[in-house]
Amino acid sequence: MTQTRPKFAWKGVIKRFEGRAVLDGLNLSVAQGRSLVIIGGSGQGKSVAIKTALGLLRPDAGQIELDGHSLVDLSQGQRRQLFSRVGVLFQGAALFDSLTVWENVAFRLINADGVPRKAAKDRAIEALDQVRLGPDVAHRFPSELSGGMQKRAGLARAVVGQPEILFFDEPTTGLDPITAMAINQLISDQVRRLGSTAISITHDLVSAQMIGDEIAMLHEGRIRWRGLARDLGQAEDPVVRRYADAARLGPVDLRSREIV
Ligand SMILES: Nc1ncnc2c1ncn2[C@@H]1O[C@H](COP(=O)(O)OP(=O)(O)OP(=O)(O)O)[C@@H](O)[C@H]1O
Repeated sequence: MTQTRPKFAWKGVIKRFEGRAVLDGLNLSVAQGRSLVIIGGSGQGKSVAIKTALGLLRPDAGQIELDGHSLVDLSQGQRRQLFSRVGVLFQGAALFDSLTVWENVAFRLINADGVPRKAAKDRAIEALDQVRLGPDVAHRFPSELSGGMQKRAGLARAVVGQPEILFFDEPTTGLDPITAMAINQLISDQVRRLGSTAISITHDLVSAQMIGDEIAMLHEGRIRWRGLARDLGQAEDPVVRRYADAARLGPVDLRSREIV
């Protein structure tokens, strides 16, 4: 059987804080064009995993690979070059307050890719249109937008460079369920349109199943379960079951809940 090289992989990644291994030999990969969502309870290491992927934290051991090339030990310049192929939607959208929405979306095009301002503005307005934000929004400042609109603008910024790989950090946190659903749909549409590989972290199982082809559950620093998004409901692993049951809507009998 031929094995294709993953687009992105964590290989035996260990990350310790104060002697405690938050990532304890993380092995996880995603194939080109697939959307992988990492779920897991609070404090299980999802943010640490994504930060190691983005080079914001250095693993104590193990490798992180993009197209088979190690990302650990890259120089700043090499990392910057490689990351021109990557788009990120940060949890709080992370827009610059002092720039207008279009300037935020076009920031990397102008400042890193050398695209002339007028062309970058046209591309930003096109990307905003992709996430259903009209040209009137382009000239506003982030503080003039709702949380959902800021997320859309953040998504436009993530996709404007047509990245090969997209990271989504808790994309629906802080949004009401209807806005969250709209963001999930936009993410799903954009990932499909670009044919990008996507890696997301979330607590939200509805979001995970909407945006993921595959789901991996991180527990105690390792992958506890991995499977197709549609199979999550049938997973037999007790930790996955407990997590999925707790997320289910409806009356909850707290007496039967083990505190984890
Ligand atoms: N810079 C740091 N210094 C010390 N400990 C850290 C640091 N970053 C994360 N940790 C610890 O690592 C553990 C995992 O944190 P992480 O933020 O990755 O969890 P998470 O799964 O994303 O949780 P949540 O869903 O609540 O955001 C936590 O115990 C956290 O306190």
